[in-house]
Amino acid sequence: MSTALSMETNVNGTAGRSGTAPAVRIAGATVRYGANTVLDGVDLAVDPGQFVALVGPSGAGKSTLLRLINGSVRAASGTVSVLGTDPAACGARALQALRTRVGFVFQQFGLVGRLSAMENVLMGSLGSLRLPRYGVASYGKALREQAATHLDRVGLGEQRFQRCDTLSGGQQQRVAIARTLMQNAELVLADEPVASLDPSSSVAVLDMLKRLSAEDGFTVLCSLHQVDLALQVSDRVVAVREGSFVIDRATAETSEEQIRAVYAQHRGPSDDD
Ligand SMILES: Nc1ncnc2c1ncn2[C@@H]1O[C@H](COP(=O)(O)OP(=O)(O)OP(=O)(O)O)[C@@H](O)[C@H]1O
Repeated sequence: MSTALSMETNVNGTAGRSGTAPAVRIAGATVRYGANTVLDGVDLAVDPGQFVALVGPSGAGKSTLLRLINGSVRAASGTVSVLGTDPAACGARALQALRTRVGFVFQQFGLVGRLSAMENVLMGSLGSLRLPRYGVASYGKALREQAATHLDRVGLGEQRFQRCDTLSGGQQQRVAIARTLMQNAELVLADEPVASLDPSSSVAVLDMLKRLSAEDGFTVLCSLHQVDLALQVSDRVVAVREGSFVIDRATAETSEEQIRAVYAQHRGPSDDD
């Protein structure tokens, strides 16, 4: 488990697992969907252990950036390195191997609703297992104990055998986070993870992700529309507007007004009507 990995302190004072090489390094990356340029020559270097909030209006390119890092879309130009690997240069097997090191947390949780919290968390270990598993009992005792520990860490020890589709939204998102712990992810990409949650659950989930990232040293890139929460949990804010990074700064040096201005300057589709 991750605590067994060596922890180092990087230049930003955050604890990282894999030394000082950036967890993510993007240089001059342009992504297009047909004729539409969605990311326009962006640069980003994220230190291991950093918690980066991605903010910006709808359609700015935040999800596309996460998909670029995940290897789901390719850059038309520029370079991308994720945990030292270029996803676009990977064959299917190498991409799969990279994805076992990268956890994804979605707005809609991405859990199997009819399965228990425990089994969903155990599925985080599938990338490192050779054979498929069916049911909690098909995982070894050590894995089951790890999964139980991770559920305890996200405060769901008592709900471990409850079907996920009977859990609240906040609880389901905590199961999804526990699954990334089980995966031992070095990098967690969270795409609007609290967009479906009420305000107090949103704070609880993000605080938990922040605490676990600090404890275990994994890096987080998290897109958010809640400016106050972005400022509360992140080490660094990257504001995206029309495919460019218009703010990229330490959170401590960023004000709510500066971020809100990014949203205010946005021209939505209706502006042309
Ligand atoms: N698969 C696709 N094919 C074509 N265009 C796409 C595709 N995915 C996204 N786009 C377009 O790329 C642009 C950026 O979308 P993206 O989802 O990255 O924005 P976002 O900042 O994450 O928005 P939101 O905050 O609403 O999730 C939008 O104009 C969108 O319509």
